[in-house]
Order: sequence, then structure tokens, then C-alpha cells
Amino acid sequence: MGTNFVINVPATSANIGPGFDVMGLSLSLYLTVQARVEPEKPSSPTNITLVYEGQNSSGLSLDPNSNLITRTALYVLACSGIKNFPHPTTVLVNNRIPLGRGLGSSGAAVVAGVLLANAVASLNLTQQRMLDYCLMIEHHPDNVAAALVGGFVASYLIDVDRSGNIPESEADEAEVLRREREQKAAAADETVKLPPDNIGHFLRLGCSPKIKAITIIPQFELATSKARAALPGSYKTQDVVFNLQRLAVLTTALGRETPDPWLIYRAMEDKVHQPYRMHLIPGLPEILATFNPDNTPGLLGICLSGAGPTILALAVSDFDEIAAKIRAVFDRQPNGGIATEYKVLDIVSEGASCVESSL
Ligand SMILES: Nc1ncnc2c1ncn2[C@@H]1O[C@H](COP(=O)(O)OP(=O)(O)O)[C@@H](O)[C@H]1O
Ligand SMILES: N[C@@H](CCOP(=O)(O)O)C(=O)O
Repeated sequence: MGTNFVINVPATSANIGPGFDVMGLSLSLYLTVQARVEPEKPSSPTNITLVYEGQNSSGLSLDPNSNLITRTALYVLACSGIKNFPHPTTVLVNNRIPLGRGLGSSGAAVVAGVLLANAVASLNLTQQRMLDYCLMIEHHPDNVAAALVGGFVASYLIDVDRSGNIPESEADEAEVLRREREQKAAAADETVKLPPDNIGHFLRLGCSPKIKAITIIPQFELATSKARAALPGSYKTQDVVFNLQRLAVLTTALGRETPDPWLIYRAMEDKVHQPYRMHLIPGLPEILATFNPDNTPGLLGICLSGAGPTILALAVSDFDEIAAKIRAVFDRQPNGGIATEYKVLDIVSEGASCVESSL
């Protein structure tokens, strides 16, 4: 009898204004990866048959060595000395997260890949170790931390160049065995670069259940790499201080039982990434300058979701009306406007999951 794993990973909205590469919210929109593992002996070089169903899959590679989900899984396996999937496996992907829109599709794919490897090879990785693997592929922690653990999440990376592994005494027996296994595998295969231990750290913050995430999603893709390339190499002190002040307030403001609209609105302003990405998202300057809690009932704050082009509006009521106002700005853009869709999403407290059953 074979085994079936169903992996669910939430979409994420990263940054939330001032928290560039720091903050993430996990959202009620999912990437689902089903792995059907047959008991037979290996059948192909990687043992993977990759199938996409539904939307958000056009242009994605079905080659297991290129596809982000299976490439990540193969990397995690290689770090444990396992060259390919242990048994013939059909990987069935249903992706409801639009690609290249700033809703963490790549982060979700990476998290799914790590959970997939963990499941098919029974690696028993801890959540912390899974995060290490995710960070070797997706180098900023905001999306992957929120997708992995769920909720409103703050995260940081250790300075890998200056930090070694955590002392053995802090790791339990299973962790020590896991390290030994990975280190042995890496020594045997010099092409595999193991993640250092504990590179990412996170904290789940409070978020009022009254808050919903309105996402206005333009019908064009913006690769995160392109939006990151638009950022400057250095910043003015006053711009960094501007963000730090707001970020400190935002970490607590969203968790209050009755959210304070103007406190949150101001705390979601940013001078570190949005100003440099304006030219990539027509309509963004007008959207950020126009809508506020006084003229838009229910609105708490508004910002670019991740690297864009999606707009994230946090709100406690009037969700459809808020979305309509923002969409109208995209409609008015030159040359026929920019088509959008919108989704009113919950901020979900549960992160990525993997459920096993018999086939
Ligand atoms: N479900 C998926 N399966 C395979 N690759 C994916 C999947 N989701 C995202 N990707 C990869 O990530 C890219 C989008 O990543 P990115 O530019 O960071 O945008 P996003 O803001 O959506 O994360 C896609 O073009 C694709 O290469
Ligand atoms: N902090 C990153 C977040 C990217 O998120 P994505 O959802 O657009 O992949 C950035 O702003 O570059």
C-alpha cells in the first residue's frame, strides 16, 4: 500500500509597510501539494512525476530539477545524502497563489518543497531546521517564516558570516543525530551546501481577529528579483529612523483588541522600499496618497504587498467598498487602465501543514 501526503502552505504578504524583509502575514489562500508515494522500487532518475492542476501554473517547469518545489525537495534530500525521491512519487500541485504578484508564491513553493522532502524521506526535521532550508533558497525570511509558522510574524537572520553553529549542548539528541547525518552526507557530496543551523529566528505577534486583508491584485507580474534590483544600496539615516519608529509601533498596534485606524495607518508608512518601487506599479503613488481612515471607512492601513504589484489594505469593515476604490485607481491608469481582481482574505494563524494518509 502506498502513502499519500497533503501539504498546504498559505500565501503571505510581506513587509506590511515599514517591515522590509522583516514582517509577514499568512493569508487564507493556499498552495496545495499532494504527494502519492508508491511502494515500488525506483523508476526514473528522480522518481518524480510532476503534475499541475488548476490555475497559476502557466510557464512553470515540469522538470523536477528546475521546478522550484521539487528542486527544493531534492536539495533537502541531497543534504541528507539521498540522491532522489526514495519511491516513485506523483507530485500533484494545485496553486491558488497568483505568481509574481507579491503574495509569496515563491516562498510558499519553497516551504512546500521542504515539507515534501521531510515527508517522503521521513527526515523528522524540526520547524527551525525547515526554516534554515527555506532560507538557503529564499534569502529573505519574511515570506517563508510567515508561511511556515502562520499568523503575523516578525523575523530576522543571523549574520551567517560571523556566526557558527549553535553549541551541541543546546541541541537535543535527535538534532545531534540529524546534524551528524547531514554533515556526513555533505562530506560525501561536495556539491551540497548545508544550511548553517538556526539562521532564521521568528516571533509570532498578536493580530486582532477583526482585521482582514484586502488584496487588490493587478493582472501583471512583477518578479521579486526585479523589484529588489530597484532598491538603493544605502539609505539616509532619517529614512531608516522613520521606518524603525513605525515598525516598533506596528508590531503591537495590529494586536490590540480594537485596532486604532490612524495609529496603524501611520505605522504602515514606509521610506525604505515603496518609494523606489513606485515606477514599477502604476497607480501606487496615488493609492498611497489618497486613501486614509478619514475618507475610507473601515480602512486601517495600506501598503504594497511584498515586492508588489498587489496592494494590501488592512481593514475591519467595508471590504468590498475599499477594494472598489483602489481598483478604480488602477482602472484609470493610461492606455486603457490596469485590470485587477481582488480577494478579501483572513489572516490565518496556522502555517504550513502536512497530513499523511494511506493510498
Ligand atoms: N507553485 C509553484 N511551483 C513552482 N514554481 C513556483 C510556484 N510558485 C512560484 N514559483 C516560482 O516563483 C516565481 C515567482 O516568484 P517571485 O518573483 O518571488 O514572486 P512572488 O511574489 O509571487 O513570490 C515564479 O515565476 C516561479 O518561478
Ligand atoms: N521583503 C521582500 C518580500 C518579497 O515578497 P514577494 O511576495 O513579493 O515575493 C521584498 O520586498 O523584496
